Amino acid sequence: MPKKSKKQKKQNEVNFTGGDMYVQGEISGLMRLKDKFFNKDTAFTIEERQLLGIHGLLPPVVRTIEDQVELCFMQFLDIDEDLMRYCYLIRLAARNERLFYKLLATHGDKCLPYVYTPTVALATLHAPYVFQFPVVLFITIEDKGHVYNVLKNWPQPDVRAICVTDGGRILGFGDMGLHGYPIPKGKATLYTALAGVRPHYCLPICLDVGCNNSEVREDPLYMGLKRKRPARAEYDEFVDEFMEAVVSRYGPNCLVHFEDIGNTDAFRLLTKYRFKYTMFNDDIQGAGVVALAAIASAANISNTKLEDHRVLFQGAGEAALGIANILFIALKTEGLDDNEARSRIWLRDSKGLVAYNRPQGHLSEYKLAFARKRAAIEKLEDCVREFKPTILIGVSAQHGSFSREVLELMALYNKRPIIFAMSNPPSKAECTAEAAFTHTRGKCLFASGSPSPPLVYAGETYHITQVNSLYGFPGIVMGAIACCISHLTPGVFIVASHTISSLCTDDDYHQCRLLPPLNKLTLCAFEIACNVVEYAYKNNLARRKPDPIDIRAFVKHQMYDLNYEAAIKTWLQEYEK
Ligand SMILES: O=C([O-])CC(=O)C(=O)O
Ligand SMILES: [Mg+2]
Repeated sequence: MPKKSKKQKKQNEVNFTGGDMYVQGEISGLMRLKDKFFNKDTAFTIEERQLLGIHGLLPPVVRTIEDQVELCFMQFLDIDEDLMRYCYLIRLAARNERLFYKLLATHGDKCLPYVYTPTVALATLHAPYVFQFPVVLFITIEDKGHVYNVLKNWPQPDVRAICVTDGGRILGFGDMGLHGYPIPKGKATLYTALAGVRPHYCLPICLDVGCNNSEVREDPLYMGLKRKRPARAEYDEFVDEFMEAVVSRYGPNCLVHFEDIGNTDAFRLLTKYRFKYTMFNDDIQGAGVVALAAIASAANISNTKLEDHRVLFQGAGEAALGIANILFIALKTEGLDDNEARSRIWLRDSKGLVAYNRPQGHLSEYKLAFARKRAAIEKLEDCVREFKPTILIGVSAQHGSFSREVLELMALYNKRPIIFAMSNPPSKAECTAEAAFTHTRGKCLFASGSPSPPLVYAGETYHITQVNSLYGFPGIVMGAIACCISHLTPGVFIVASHTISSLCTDDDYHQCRLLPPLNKLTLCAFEIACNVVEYAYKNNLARRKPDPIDIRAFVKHQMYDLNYEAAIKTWLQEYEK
């Protein structure tokens, strides 16, 4: 925003505040109608319309934001196709941002699955079709050398949280290249919808470094660079330049959330950056936070301790290792030594049990940490027979890999087998809720990665827990940016995980819910944010000084205001700077 002299500012002011009217500043009426940040649609009062010169451009009706929300909700419900519901919502967000977030705040249970999992998966499959300007910043490998200049083109100057993907491993689909861009958009929307992060602080970014999936890349409608991914050295140089440009443009407190990056790149970047920048990887650390909370609940329901459990992972990628690592820390906190803690964790990847001496040879250092000193076992069924896990976690994107035999074995060895089929979208899930309940004869404590309706089995209704990082990352991001955290240490993720499980009630346990119900997601985000802030100040990780006296008020004060009038107030604060 250009700086104005005091005198100029005075001249430009049309300051008329009477009743609920709030018309101030030099922004023209038409500009307010066209700008998602200021637009109130039919909520502009007649007086405002006259003062702003937009009288006649709207029908004479004046609605409250609550009435507008209900109207939008009716329109939304009238749409039959999932992808069209997604399009409706992103168009509303582009036209009237506050109304969009108010709709999500009012009807989150119905609307969130259409801006996030599972519908966001459809959006990536139809990326050219749903593309809308400007929702995501695209930085390509051809911008190498001037990444900072591209970053500068983003219209909002005060970015505090970036969600970035390179499209390398989009959900369970693998490499989608630039067509993965709806993912960071969806995640950033949840920062605001669930945790109240102000939308102009959020920047979703897609790094386009090419795509190794020829089917995606050669599609005539493909929107990204038609090239393969570069060699590691060039990729790393590009991402290093990106991180440096973020710090130059937005300062060291700007949080970078990595999302759906290819497996080896994700681990390498996390190891390299975690103590250098304010960053985290949601597929690794975020998945760990939420899965650990659900495991803690399952242990509670079955009257056991964490150390009584044996966990077998189907899949040894980002989520598996993220969960295994946080579980390892939690087990050690319960008093187990390294070997005892590791002995409770088995991983199975596409080649079989992760074991030192298996013939397929090389294991990444991240898998090696959990490799077993024993003979290789190939089939999942045989791993279950051998290890007799109490918990089976599916993070492999191998649809149907929790076969009838696997599920029956789990029921044979356990009074309450704990089964998480976490892969997304549902077409990639290891099993359905119905299969899990049927083949364990209703004994299982089950969770999926996407939202599922309640299941009726043998006359009983069961709520299906959604073990998805949406319980964790919005609050972590809010807490981190509220106190300007320097680094996200393992303790931050443990605090977030404990916060989630502490919000489960006896009633939830009674209904076999392993996480709080979805209508408590905003509460969850707020409590996580407060606890992360508290932890950061206690552990000398917070850069914002002085320490707040009242942490809850401190966080609340920084949250997005869903009232229209707040748009003008925020604008004036910026203007006065
Ligand atoms: O987006 C989701 O629902 C969970 C997630 O991060 C993934 O599957 O990569
Ligand atoms: Mg992800």
